Amino acid sequence: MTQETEDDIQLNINTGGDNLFLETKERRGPIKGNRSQRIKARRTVNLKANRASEKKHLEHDHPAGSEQKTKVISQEVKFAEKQHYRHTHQTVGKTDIPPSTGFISSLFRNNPEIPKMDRIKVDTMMEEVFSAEFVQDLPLHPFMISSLTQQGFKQLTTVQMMAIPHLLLGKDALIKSQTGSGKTLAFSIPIVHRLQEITPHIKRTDGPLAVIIVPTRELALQSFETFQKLVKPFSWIVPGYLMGGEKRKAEKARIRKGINILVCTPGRLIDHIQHTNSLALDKVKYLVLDEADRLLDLGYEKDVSQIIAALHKPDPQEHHQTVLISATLTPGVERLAGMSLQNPERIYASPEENNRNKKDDFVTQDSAKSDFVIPVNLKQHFVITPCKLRLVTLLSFILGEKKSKKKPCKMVVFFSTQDSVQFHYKLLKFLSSTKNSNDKDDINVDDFSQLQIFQLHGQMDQKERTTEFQKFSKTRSGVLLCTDVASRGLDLPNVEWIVQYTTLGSTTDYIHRVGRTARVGSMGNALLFLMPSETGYIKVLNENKIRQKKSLINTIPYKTFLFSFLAFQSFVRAYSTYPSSLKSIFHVKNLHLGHLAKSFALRDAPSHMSGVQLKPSVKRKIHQDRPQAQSKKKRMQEMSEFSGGIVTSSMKRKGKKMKK
Ligand SMILES: Nc1ncnc2c1ncn2[C@@H]1O[C@H](COP(=O)(O)OP(=O)(O)OP(=O)(O)O)[C@@H](O)[C@H]1O
Repeated sequence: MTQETEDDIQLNINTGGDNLFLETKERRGPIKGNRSQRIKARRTVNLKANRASEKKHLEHDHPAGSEQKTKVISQEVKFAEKQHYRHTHQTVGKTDIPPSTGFISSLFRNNPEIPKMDRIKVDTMMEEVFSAEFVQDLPLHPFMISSLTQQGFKQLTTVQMMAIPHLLLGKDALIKSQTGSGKTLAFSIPIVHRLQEITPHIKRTDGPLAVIIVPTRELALQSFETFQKLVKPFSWIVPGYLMGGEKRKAEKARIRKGINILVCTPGRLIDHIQHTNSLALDKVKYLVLDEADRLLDLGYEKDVSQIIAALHKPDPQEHHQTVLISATLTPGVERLAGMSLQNPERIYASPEENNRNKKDDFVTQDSAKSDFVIPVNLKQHFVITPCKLRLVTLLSFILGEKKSKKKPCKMVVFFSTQDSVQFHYKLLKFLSSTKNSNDKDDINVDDFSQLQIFQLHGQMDQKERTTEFQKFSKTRSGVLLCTDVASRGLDLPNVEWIVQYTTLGSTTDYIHRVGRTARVGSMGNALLFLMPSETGYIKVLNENKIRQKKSLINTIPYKTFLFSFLAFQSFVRAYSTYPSSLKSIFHVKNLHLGHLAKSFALRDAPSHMSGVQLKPSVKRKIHQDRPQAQSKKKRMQEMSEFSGGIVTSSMKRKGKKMKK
């Protein structure tokens, strides 16, 4: 990102008069009358010009039209040409341009205005990530403490400090805390500790004693890995996973051998409950519903209810401990809590929420609205891009981040569909594998080389998904393009930027997506792409206590933009100076000014290039940014591109004359 501002947004370069130029009468053109008459006249002119152009195309396609018809059309074409000539002549000013036969595409003429946005004052809710307590203060087995310390977990996060003591007592709990606050360890440490306490030691053949339900396959793998690390000092405890996409037969064999801590996705567990005889759930002591909000969003409510029913024991003495975890509380999560928890302890890591919700004890749609907690170290931005500039803006953002960072940078870009991910993946992969230039100063596809690109979406088979996920987790630098499969619960280390190329709309989704960065107290950034028609979404986020900064992504740096304006202007002038013998080939009338503008990274053709003055501030800026005037001697040395750099006596004489 090149710049950040609260007041301005500029994408590509808008050469509109409002930004750069002083208003002049000349600009208005010769159409006379009051304002409404002038507007009407202009509309008629445009309409006729467009009709004429369309008819001309028709005529081209159907040359067998009547003579009469051809005459009418040719008159209209002439009229359109005349108008176009007038327009071009006025706009390019001093350049003598004959009538154009071109048609100016609305793609380049129409740039939607960025509407003014109503912003609401936002008091964001804060949650301290780390508590003042340490792992060694917990009443855990010494081997577990030393294992945790060795893995780098010394200080407890707030949610761990609050939840672990309750869970060690065997109470049901509803745990809510911000994304990336260490909720997985908050429920897995007590489970492993209590399982290792059982004497005599539990055996594989005891089957599942703990069941962890997670919404996605990647999350199942991630939680399984966490348990694997935790049970290292207690080799007799066996964790395992069951998830969609894996071979059922192999899973059945693993179940038969024995799994004590079973991490699974709901659909696959239901499948095994119904079809695998060796799966006995009667000894289950712990049930965890992780990412409860996501389980519901993905439509697993029925599956989860079936699992709860399958685990239900009629004797209340035998009730297993149930823990429900979520980063957001919704009425749906409350419903699930009501269904599965008995006298739960409500553990909310944010003090403000702790006070409020403990009094209310039930989350309604309205109270859920204000429950969103954003990590303190997350910087949120949004950018408004006209639809046609979305791709170029995305690419220049990725490139800008890659170039501006000396250190490696990891980024996740969210798309709304699998097809979108695949298209952008193929495109970036192509750019990153293409090498065609040795010129270090050029901005070209070389800048994409060495950019590692990854993708993650539901159309990939499980093996590919796992490999890609693990590769991105381990890499130090790269861009992951994905759908929402990666939005919840995934712990992707050191991600610096989360880009939402399309938003899903719900604030919960927004929170989970941006929560893939700024984890456990680290720094992170999020960028939301919006089109001008979507700016109302900012207000929706503001109402949910989410505040972002407007951002500026220039597809080229600001300094270059001033030069691009001048370059456009002189290009048109130069183009009009071809000798008359070549005019049939090189003629200004053949230039599509809108397209030409794009080739200089301008949003529009600077339509008021002559006869107007640049605003003094812009003039000053251009002057400052131009290369410093060279000494005449040096200029003369460099005047000819064939110069050998030797100053001849004639040059010296010329220099002296010039001085005089
Ligand atoms: N006490 C701790 N000290 C340092 N790092 C920790 C601590 N506890 C957990 N972590 C690390 O923090 C990261 C995030 O943890 P985790 O995935 O459990 O967060 P979460 O709250 O479940 O996030 P989400 O809501 O996105 O699922 C993990 O890499 C984990 O290893």
